[in-house]
Amino acid sequence: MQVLLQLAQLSTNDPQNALGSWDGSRPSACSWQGIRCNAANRVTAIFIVNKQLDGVLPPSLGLLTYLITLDLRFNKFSGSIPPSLGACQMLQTLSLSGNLLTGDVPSELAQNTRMSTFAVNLNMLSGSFPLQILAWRELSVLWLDNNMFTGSIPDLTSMVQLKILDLQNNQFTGTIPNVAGLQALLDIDLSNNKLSGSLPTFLDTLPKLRYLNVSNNHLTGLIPDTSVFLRFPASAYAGNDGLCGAIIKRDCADNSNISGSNSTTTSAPKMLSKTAIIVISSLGGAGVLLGMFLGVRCAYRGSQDILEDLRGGEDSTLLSSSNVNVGYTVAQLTKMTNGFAKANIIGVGSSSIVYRSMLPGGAIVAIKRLSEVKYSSDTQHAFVAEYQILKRITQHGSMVRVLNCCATPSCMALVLDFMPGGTLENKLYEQSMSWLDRVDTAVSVAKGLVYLHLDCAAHKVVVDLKPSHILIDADSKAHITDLHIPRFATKYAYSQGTTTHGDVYSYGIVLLELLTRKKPNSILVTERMNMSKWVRKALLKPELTVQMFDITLLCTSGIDEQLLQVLDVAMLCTHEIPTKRPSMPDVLKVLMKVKHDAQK
Ligand SMILES: Nc1ncnc2c1ncn2[C@@H]1O[C@H](COP(=O)(O)OP(=O)(O)OP(=O)(O)O)[C@@H](O)[C@H]1O
Repeated sequence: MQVLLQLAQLSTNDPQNALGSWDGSRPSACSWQGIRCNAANRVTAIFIVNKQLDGVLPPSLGLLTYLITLDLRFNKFSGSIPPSLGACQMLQTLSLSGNLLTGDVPSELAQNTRMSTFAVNLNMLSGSFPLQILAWRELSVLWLDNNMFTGSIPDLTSMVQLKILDLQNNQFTGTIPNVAGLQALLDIDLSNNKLSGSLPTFLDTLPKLRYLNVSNNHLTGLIPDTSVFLRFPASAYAGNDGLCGAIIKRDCADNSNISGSNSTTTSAPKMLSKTAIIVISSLGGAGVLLGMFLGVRCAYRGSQDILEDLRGGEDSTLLSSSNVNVGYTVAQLTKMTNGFAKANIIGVGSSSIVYRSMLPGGAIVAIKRLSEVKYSSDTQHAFVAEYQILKRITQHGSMVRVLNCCATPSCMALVLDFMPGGTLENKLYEQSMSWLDRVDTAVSVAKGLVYLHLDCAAHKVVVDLKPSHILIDADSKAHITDLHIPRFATKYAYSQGTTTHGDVYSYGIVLLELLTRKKPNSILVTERMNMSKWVRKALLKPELTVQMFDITLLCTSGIDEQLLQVLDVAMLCTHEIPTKRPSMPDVLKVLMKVKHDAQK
């Protein structure tokens, strides 16, 4: 009990009164919130998750020698991991994710040989790869990601139970670690490090491997054209300038002068000419529009500016975990929304109500409150975990930023950037949008998807892309909203996963909406076919082609070539066979060229 009281005393901050029941006058600590004991009243588990507690972790924790689970995720604990935890030899789960911990992983932890889940991700830990981990033969989950670890990663073949290996967003150097023959291994994420060398062939020896991400390293050489490598999308290998091969559409012969996207500059003209030919030939008989579409040129610049902008020049780096800051209380939100007053409602979704609100400092935000139900603590934890990630990844300039949250038993809400321009749906169908405005929107959304597909691939973010999920800021810039992380999906989130091919399809439909100003649903009702089929059919008949485009675009002079180029991209994006759809970096490159021309 003294140990636990010490932990409570070291925290200067307990805004949620999480330790309210930690009362020294009770005979035993076993009835305290977040404490579990065995039959002999020995503490076996401590759960204090997402309570904003701060302070350091006391060395006396090592006295809890019956401890099996120590779960202190998403607080603000600082200082180092106490070496004394090595004395907790029953420990199986040590979860300190999302705190402000610094220093290295103490060597004393080598004694925790029963460890099965070691999650210290989203901290500021440093030093070399903790070799003591190699002594943990039971280890199944290793989350060291989003820290500042340096040096090489050792041979991990002794960790025969390992299922999840997440080392992304560190500073690891050397080669890809040896994981040959690890029968249980499911996920490997080594992205955003400084690893060099080639892709090892031993990945073939991992029968259960379902996720691999080695993007954004310094890897070189051929990506073998074998089934194990083909199983993963090009984004799994992106950001390694020295890699080549069919999977990433980069010829190894060109490797001496690779700039990251060279292959796509050559594929873009080819990609475009196909639809352009269909359109031109379909228009050929129309007479009316023939002149308008003549002079189509499918020449593309391989502009360096475009290439550099591809990775989302705006804020594409993730924020450091030190920005972790969970949340508002219900009382604060109630005050900020004037008691969730009807007058402040700006929108109602299927499972949420969105309020306009003012922060104490005067900034206007949107508060998205999830529908009222009885939340379980599991739902709450999943919600907070999802929030923590969304907060970081929505810092990109093409996203509606998730700023904060409220996660209490009676209220779950996200605090978002307020978008005064409303939805793209509203702007496109109920107001007017110039061609440049539409192209600008398409570029912004494409940048967001490139960022999600390349830089955030590890999170497998679900984007339900449609005009009502694209919001417009005060400067008319478009931002994607309503992202979800399936791993943490609450009952409010989309439960099914998504694929990059699926996102590309949805993006293609958004392009078609921008070109036609027709809603996919109304086409479904009136034409009894989906939007892309309808457009394909229309392209075969000149009179239908005329009706297909938004009339205001047809009346805008000098944009015929640009219309064709965007139509061409939209057709490719909505290809029936998912693998035939282009990648978002390819798409963005074409759209940026169109934007460049539209601005002239
Ligand atoms: N950040 C924001 N700024 C301004 N308005 C917003 C913001 N977020 C949402 N809205 C408005 O609130 C409405 C409801 O948003 P919400 O995300 O709850 O549902 P939805 O995405 O429209 O529907 P569903 O969740 O059923 O797909 C939106 O259509 C939009 O008009």
